[in-house]
Amino acid sequence: MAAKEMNPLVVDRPLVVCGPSGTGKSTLLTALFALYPNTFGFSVSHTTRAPRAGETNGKEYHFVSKEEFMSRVEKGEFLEWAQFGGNCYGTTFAALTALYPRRCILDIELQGVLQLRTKAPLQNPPLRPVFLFLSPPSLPELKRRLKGRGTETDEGMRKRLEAARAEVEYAIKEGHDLVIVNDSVERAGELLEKVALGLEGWETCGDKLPEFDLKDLDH
Ligand SMILES: Nc1ncnc2c1ncn2[C@@H]1O[C@H](COP(=O)(O)OP(=O)(O)OP(=O)(O)O)[C@@H](O)[C@H]1O
Repeated sequence: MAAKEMNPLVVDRPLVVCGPSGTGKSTLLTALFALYPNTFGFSVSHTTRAPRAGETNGKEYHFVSKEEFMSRVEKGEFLEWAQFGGNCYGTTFAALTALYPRRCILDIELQGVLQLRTKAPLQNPPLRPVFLFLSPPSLPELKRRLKGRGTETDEGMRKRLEAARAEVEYAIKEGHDLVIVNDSVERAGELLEKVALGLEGWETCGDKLPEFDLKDLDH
């Protein structure tokens, strides 16, 4: 496939890719980044956890103390942050701006999406993210993919399916700017390419959200 040009009107609009674990976000984004190596970027997050062997400050993460992290939180620097396993993780607005002229792609969970929705319009100038829901074709298929990946313990599966329920409920009730159903990697990948580059018609090229029966997520 020939590489296409990014629409300059969307470069400063972060593309927020959300959707349940196992939908195929990493699969599709890895393929997109391979096709367009210098066009997109993931922002570097801040964390209070200690660097692991081989990690470099400013590359995988900005490693900061708990004091510094909380002082940045108080100054309103984070577009989203959360605590996992005793450590804090978050994305600053500055980390997004630093990517320019690459378009920022954010792969974040529902809590982050909610924070970003509230905070983005209050920035000066206002930030205008595009919220994209990457949807599984069905919930039984989502379960199959998670199981098939073979990375989860029983407890991990339970947690992911619980989080998936919240993601899907939000998509049904509140909705996102766009939906892409990851049925085939090729078809979904082409749609993602169109949205990510902001090609003509990107705003209306999305799929309809499939009908879901949330009982299918019971473990
Ligand atoms: N269109 C597809 N058809 C069939 N299988 C797929 C498709 N897309 C992805 N998969 C498979 O589904 C599994 C989950 O995909 P992936 O790891 O990309 O999900 P993810 O949304 O990034 O999950 P997480 O949020 O947990 O990182 C993988 O084993 C992947 O190979």
